[in-house]
Amino acid sequence: MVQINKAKHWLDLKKLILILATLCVFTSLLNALFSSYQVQKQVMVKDTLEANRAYATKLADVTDLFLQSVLMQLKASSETIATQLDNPEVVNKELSQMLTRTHSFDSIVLVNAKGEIIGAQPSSLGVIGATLKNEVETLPLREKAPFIVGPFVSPAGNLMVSPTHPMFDQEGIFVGFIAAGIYLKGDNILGRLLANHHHQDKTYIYVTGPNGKLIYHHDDHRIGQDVTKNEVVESLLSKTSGSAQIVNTQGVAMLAGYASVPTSGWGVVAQRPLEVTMSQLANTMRHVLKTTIPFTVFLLICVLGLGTLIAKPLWRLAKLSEQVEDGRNIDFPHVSTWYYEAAWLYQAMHSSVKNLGAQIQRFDDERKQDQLTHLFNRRGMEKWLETAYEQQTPFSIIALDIDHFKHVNDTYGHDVGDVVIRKLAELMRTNAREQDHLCRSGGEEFLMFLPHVDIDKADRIAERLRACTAETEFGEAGHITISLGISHWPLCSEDLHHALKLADRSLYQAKANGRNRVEHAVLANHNVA
Ligand SMILES: Nc1nc2c(ncn2[C@@H]2O[C@H](COP(=O)(O)OP(=O)(O)OP(=O)(O)O)[C@@H](O)[C@H]2O)c(=O)[nH]1
Repeated sequence: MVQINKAKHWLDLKKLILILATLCVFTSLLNALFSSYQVQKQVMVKDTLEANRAYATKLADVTDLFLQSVLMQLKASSETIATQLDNPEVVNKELSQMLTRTHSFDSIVLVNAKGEIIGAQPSSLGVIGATLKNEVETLPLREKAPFIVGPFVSPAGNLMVSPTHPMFDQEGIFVGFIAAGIYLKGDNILGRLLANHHHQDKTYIYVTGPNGKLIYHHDDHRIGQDVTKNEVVESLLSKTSGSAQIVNTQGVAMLAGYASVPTSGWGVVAQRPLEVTMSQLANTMRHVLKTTIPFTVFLLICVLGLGTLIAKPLWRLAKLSEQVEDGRNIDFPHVSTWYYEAAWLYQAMHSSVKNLGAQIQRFDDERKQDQLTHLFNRRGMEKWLETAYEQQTPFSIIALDIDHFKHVNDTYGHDVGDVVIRKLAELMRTNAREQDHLCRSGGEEFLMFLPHVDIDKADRIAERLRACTAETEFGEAGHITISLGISHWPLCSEDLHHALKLADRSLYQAKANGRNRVEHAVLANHNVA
């Protein structure tokens, strides 16, 4: 029989179901969370990029309109004062009115065709009489067209950008230009304009000039800084708009939307740290997890319940087969099998165990049986005596032995002797009742146990058997005789073995008294029925 090592098989079906169910449920949960995380991440990144692109476009439009309006104002003023440049009073009045009327810029200067500043407001600038020298400042003299200069540091020492408009006299000759100054540091018109469009969620904006330098940034210290290495600024320099996930010059991952300002060639960037979007996503995922947990627990309970339901019949069958393996007595109980495979297993086990039981019974019977006569052997006799003793069943004992059987064997041979033994067994059967227990206790010695038969009746039965034997023809051996000894348990002796011995002694007595006769032991106890 195959031995199963329990130590090696520490997993049983119940544990297996528990592990599998937990694995399945948690893998599904993780899978769902992971997929949901990926989808949410894509959606949030895409939405943020789109929102920032729209925001940057809106600010670029606002800035463009603002610059166009400044240029229009400059144009109007330039037409007024182009013919009166030699009249400082008119010039100063016009410049002063422009500055106070519009609030669209921080300073205004008038430059003649030689590059000399001939008028300036506020007068505190102290730049009248100065001549523009550097490349950037002198651009309008060469371009002779509406133009936005900068960023650059003005002769008064201010970092600024400057919308400019050329002036022509009545003959159309270029006579100079008028320039508005928009300061970039400290509180300035550009900052106020852009800050008005407040945006939430840690999104911030910055504006770059046509040369890739910062002209607006919420961190004042960074204004003027070169950010051309930024991927988005590179795109803006080529005047494109759009959105991108980038790493900025500070090494921070950003979701940026960008748009260019056509009038000035500036670029507006609205961006938000990727980390902020991700932390929102983490909050969303925590919420998803919270709402998923009760369902997951419910699912786990359902799967475990169903798993246990499936495992139960198999588990009980396994326990039953363990008992069969142990050789324990099995009263094969009913196992409720609610599905096809378990029902078949139960059926197969049930019939195997039944067959096994019948086989064991057969072997057991054979072990208790004498093969020549099919009477009980000594083992069978002992079993019967045990039961009778346990149940306190009184019985008579007849011990019998073939007379001079050696002679039969010696004369006719052993096989004829066997025939005689078998024939005598048959006679014993025909002279006994069904409940009597007949044994072949040795070679040609026999015992008959007659439950609830008193010694007198046993005497008569023994006598009948003796006479019947003496009259019977035993084939080749002819006629034989038997001697019989009788005792009773517990009437002759309460000791079972002693009662047996008394039957034996009576048999020897019969032999001694001439054979072919019946002798019985003396009753010792008359009170037992
Ligand atoms: N044929 C056959 N003979 C057996 C068997 N068992 C025992 N015997 C023989 O039975 C004979 C018994 O002989 P003994 O014990 O001397 O007794 P007996 O010749 O019957 O003489 P008494 O019992 O004194 O009348 C022996 O010859 C055994 O060989 C058996 O199974 N078959």
